[in-house]
Amino acid sequence: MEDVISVMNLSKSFGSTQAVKSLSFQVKKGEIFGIIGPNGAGKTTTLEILEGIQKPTGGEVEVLGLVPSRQLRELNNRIGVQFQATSIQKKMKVKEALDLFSTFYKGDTQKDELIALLDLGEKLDVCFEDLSGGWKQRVTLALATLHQPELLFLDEPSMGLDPHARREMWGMIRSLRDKGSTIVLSTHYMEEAEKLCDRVAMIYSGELKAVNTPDELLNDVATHYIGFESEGVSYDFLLTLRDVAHVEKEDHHFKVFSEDLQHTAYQIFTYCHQEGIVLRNFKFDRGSLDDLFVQYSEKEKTG
Ligand SMILES: Nc1ncnc2c1ncn2[C@@H]1O[C@H](COP(=O)(O)OP(=O)(O)OP(=O)(O)O)[C@@H](O)[C@H]1O
Repeated sequence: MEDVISVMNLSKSFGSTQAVKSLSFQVKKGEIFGIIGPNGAGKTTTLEILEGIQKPTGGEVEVLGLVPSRQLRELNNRIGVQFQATSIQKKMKVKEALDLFSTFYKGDTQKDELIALLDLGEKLDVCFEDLSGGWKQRVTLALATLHQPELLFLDEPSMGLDPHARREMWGMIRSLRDKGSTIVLSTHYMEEAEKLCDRVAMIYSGELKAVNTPDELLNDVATHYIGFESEGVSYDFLLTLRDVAHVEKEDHHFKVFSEDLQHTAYQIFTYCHQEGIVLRNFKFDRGSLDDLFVQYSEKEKTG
C-alpha cells in the first residue's frame, strides 16, 4: 500500500527540551493512524510538524510527497486540520462558519454532504457558543473536511466527550475514512486507539516505543497478566517471583504481569495452598494499551 507520510529520524527541540527524539514511521493510504502517548509525550509536536506548522530540528518528513516546512501552500490544499473549538468565533452560527470556511478553498466543497453525514441540519442556525462539546467537535470536523482532503489530522478528536458522544465521533471518523481520507489522529485515550485505529505509533517521552496494529501491540508477551481477587496475598511476595515483571493492586484486585504465566500461576497456587489463602476470580487475561503505558512509566521511574 502507498505511503502518504514518511518520517525518518524526526527530532524537535525547544531550547533544552527534546520534545521528539528520532522518530521514524510511515502512514499508509486509507488507514486511521493513531499517535498515542501520555501528556507531554510529543504527540502535538509531531502532528504540527506533519502539518507544516512547526519546523523539525532534525530528520526528514514527507507528506503526500511534499516537504511540509517548504511546500506549505500546496500541502494546505490537500490536507485538513481540525481546529480547536476555541478558535471559532462564539457568536458565529454553524451555517455561517461552514460558508466562511468554504470560501477558503478553490472549487466545490462537500458542505451539503457533510451536513448530512454529521447530522448538522438542525444545528445550522445555532451559535457556536451554544453547542455542547460533542456538537462543537462535529462542526470543527466538518470545517476541516470541507475540501475533501486526502489526509486529515485530528488532535485529540474526542477530548472531553462523554462515552456516547465519543463513540458517535468514532463512527464519523470512520465514515470520513470510508469516503477516501487517510486519518492521522493523536489521542491519550487508549480505548480510542484500540477501537478506532488501524495502526498506532506509541510515543513515550518523545521516543517511539512501537508501531503496529493495536492487536499486535497487545500480543506483546509483557502485556499478558494473571488477574485475581484475594485478601491474603502479599504484594511483596508476588514481586519476588522470578518471571513477574510488574504487579498492580487496587483494593483486593491484583494484576500480575509475567513473562511465564503458567509458571507464575503455579507459584501463586502453591503459595496460597501452603498459607491457606483463598483466591477468587482467577483468570489469565490480556492487558490493554493502558497497561502497556503503566509499564513504560514504571520502567522510566526505575530506570
Ligand atoms: N512551544 C514550545 N516551547 C517549549 N516547549 C514545548 C513547546 N511545545 C511543546 N513543548 C514541550 O515538548 C514536550 C512535548 O509536548 P507536546 O505538546 O508535543 O506533547 P503531547 O503529547 O501533545 O502532550 P498533551 O497530550 O499534553 O497535549 C513537552 O515537554 C512540552 O512541554
